[in-house]
Amino acid sequence: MIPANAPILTAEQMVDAEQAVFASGVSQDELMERAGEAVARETARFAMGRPILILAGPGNNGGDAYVAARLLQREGLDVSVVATGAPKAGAAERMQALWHGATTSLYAARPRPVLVDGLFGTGLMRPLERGLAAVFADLCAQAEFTLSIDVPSGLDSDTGADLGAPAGIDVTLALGALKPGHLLDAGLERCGRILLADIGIDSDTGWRTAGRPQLVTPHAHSHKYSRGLVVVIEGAMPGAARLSALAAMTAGSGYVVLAGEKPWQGGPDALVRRAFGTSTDLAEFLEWDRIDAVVLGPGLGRDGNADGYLRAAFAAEKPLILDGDALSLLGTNAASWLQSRQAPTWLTPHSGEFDRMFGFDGSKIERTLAAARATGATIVHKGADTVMASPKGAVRVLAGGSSWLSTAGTGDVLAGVLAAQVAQGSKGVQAAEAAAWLHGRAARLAGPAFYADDMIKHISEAVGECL
Ligand SMILES: NC(=O)C1=CN([C@@H]2O[C@H](COP(=O)(O)OP(=O)(O)OC[C@H]3O[C@@H](n4cnc5c(N)ncnc54)[C@H](OP(=O)(O)O)[C@@H]3O)[C@@H](O)[C@H]2O)[C@@H](O)CC1
Ligand SMILES: Nc1ncnc2c1ncn2[C@@H]1O[C@H](COP(=O)(O)OP(=O)(O)O)[C@@H](O)[C@H]1O
Ligand SMILES: [K+]
Repeated sequence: MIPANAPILTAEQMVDAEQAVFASGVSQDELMERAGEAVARETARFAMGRPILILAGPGNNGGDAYVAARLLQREGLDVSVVATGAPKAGAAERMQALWHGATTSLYAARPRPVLVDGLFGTGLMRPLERGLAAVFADLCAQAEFTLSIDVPSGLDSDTGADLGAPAGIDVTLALGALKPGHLLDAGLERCGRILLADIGIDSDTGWRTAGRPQLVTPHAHSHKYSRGLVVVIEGAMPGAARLSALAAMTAGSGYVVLAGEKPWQGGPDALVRRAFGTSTDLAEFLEWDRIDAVVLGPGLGRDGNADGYLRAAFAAEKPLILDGDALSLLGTNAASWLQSRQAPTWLTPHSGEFDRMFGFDGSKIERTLAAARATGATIVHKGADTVMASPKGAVRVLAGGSSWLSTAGTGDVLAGVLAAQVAQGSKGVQAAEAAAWLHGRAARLAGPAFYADDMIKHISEAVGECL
């Protein structure tokens, strides 16, 4: 479980936030005391009287651990500390000096039912040393409950890369803000349930986890054209475009058109079909001023007329959602194609498509932001850790969703839900966040082992939860 609407800060941003707190008159010891209090509170809640083993590393994560040890012992709990080295000068050293209970070395440590991991937090710079990782993993495996302070030790807090973190951590108590590593890559499987402790730092950087959108019921004088008109362009594999079109309908669009050379005639009669002969015909149709959003790419194919359709969609200067094969056609030229566009664009690549289009380094958040800046588009970088970024630097992350989404066609559904949000007037990363949330919720409502068509009927139920 991951908190919704929670701020996300990198290690560097945490240091800046910490400096701002110090500048406001709060001491280093006071901030560490607040962090340790939060750790003690949550640990006591889960320990329910069981003996506790606290691992204290050499940095400030270890300092938090010493504070928690002192406070838990004061509450009458049976606490033992494992010190993995001398704490660094400053608050961590002072907190160690205030701990007067049992302390052992790592290799002499005996497992206890409750384990608190205060080895390393945002300061982890390299993989855990092999012996340390083995003992930590063993203590964790033998504990009945493990809580990690701030970040599981052995997880890169900026990227989620696995630097030796054990499996089996039950709760991670994030201090002040979530870290990218909680949400990305290996972090998704290492943190257990994530809780967020408020320690009084200002954490507003414009990066946060996705939350439930606030949607609106059509107003009294709404009509089909005022509720968003979506055009989905059909290509070589028409099923994909159908999924997008049906998803746009159940996500609240007033009017959805499936446009193709021979548009599919089955399915709901409310879906409007529009036949066109050539890409010039398509370009003319897309000039229609009632169109609010165009989806191109699901099942488009890359041969034949696909390139002409892409050019027609660009020429129309309507809000455009590009997915699947349209992204492959853009390839490494996405930035030059997109920079001249006036109307807004959303690109929805999965990681394979993203890597083929862009060559950026860094965490998934940094790479997605770089792609948004390079193209001027809002990027929805899909996956179990879906990262959405705008050119202006806003970031939303939707992680920990239903892994049953890993089935063909669910991306086409997302493109349709996104088009419905865009057509109804939602902008940039806000539209992406709403679409990703509705999509994730519909998947949950569809339960296990669904296929993409199944989740479409649950989208309107998800919409209903946002009114
Ligand atoms: N900022 C805030 O707002 C607040 C921060 N707080 C807390 O501080 C934490 C960050 O503390 P931190 O910066 O001291 O880093 P931390 O993770 O304890 O470890 C660094 C130490 O480990 C060492 N080291 C690194 N990698 C290693 C390895 N693989 N194997 C072995 N050693 C390794 C490294 O030394 P080095 O060997 O690199 O010289 C250094 O001594 C943060 O997560 C939160 O818990 C709260 O108290 C309050 C608010
Ligand atoms: N393991 C997973 N956990 C959560 N969501 C996932 C997982 N795998 C895929 N998804 C989501 O499912 C959708 C898959 O999209 P995509 O890869 O484009 O598939 P397709 O092209 O078949 O439609 C995306 O929204 C993605 O975020
Ligand atoms: K930790």
